[in-house]
Amino acid sequence: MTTALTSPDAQVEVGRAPALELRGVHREHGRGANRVQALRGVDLTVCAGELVAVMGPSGSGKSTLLALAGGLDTPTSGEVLIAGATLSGQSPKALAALRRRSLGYVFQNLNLIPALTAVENVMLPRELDGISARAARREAQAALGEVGVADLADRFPDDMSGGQQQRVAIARALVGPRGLVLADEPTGALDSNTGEAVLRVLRARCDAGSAGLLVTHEARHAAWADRVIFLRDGLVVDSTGTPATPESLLGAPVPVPADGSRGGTAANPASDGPNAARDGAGGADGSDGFDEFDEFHESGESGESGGFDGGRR
Ligand SMILES: Nc1ncnc2c1ncn2[C@@H]1O[C@H](COP(=O)(O)OP(=O)(O)OP(=O)(O)O)[C@@H](O)[C@H]1O
Repeated sequence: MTTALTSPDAQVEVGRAPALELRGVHREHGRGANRVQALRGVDLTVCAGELVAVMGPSGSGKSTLLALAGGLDTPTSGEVLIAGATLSGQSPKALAALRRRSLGYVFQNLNLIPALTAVENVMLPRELDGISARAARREAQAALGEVGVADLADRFPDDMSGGQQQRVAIARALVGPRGLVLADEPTGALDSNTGEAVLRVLRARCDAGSAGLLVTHEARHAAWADRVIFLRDGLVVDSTGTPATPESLLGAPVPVPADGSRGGTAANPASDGPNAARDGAGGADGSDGFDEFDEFHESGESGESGGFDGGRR
């Protein structure tokens, strides 16, 4: 697969410079009895060339983390830096320019523009970057090819299936030299083969020098990442480049912030101890939130997937 996404034109200089930094990030929503501490002091650095997966039970703060990383939301306290530039205090215009220049974002809702064809949707960020329409079209066409929908370039979103629209949205996030790609469940509407193909594209993009942050519920998707961080109740409870096990995580105490707060609400209760996830405090969806770890554990024992770093290349 050789297209604009991995061509020298589209490459970001490979190195280990931090593309994204979160420093002591807290995010509270609501007030009084409705106050929710979605994130409670998260530190995270994602370097150029690195793909980091974020996992955790429903309500643990994954989407909040991604929105803050993309400058779509503002921390209650703490700092977010993209390519070394702090987002706090930037004017909306400067923030928009930084986002446009540096970021590709695959949203859970795809946000394709219905009045534009697939190729026009993908061209848009590059035209906003200021490159010629002809060059933008060439890159967009290549990006669509990379995710397997080159033949749909002239279709409008309403004339495509959900999975096809999702691939167009991914092409739009990856087109051009984005230093940081943020993806929130990017494979949700795709069959498993297409989902894997999309992750391969994301992986290739990171190998070419971009940084990636991928929210996923699926262990086999996280297996494409260099590193996985696991959130629970707004805290990073584990960060690993090797397969985690339920035992290793449940045996580790959940860090408590300096103010001693535990976060959560009645709807999203805070866990009360290392076994709380098994006791049912983990997910609003009724799951214990540790299915992912069971999968890791099984795949590590069977050796079939090769764990986090063995299953992808
Ligand atoms: N705008 C908001 N107003 C109030 N509470 C919010 C808001 N956004 C998120 N929350 C709360 O913050 C917590 C974290 O939510 P978030 O969506 O980040 O979790 P998540 O891990 O992405 O969940 P899911 O896997 O279900 O998408 C939840 O308790 C959620 O209800």
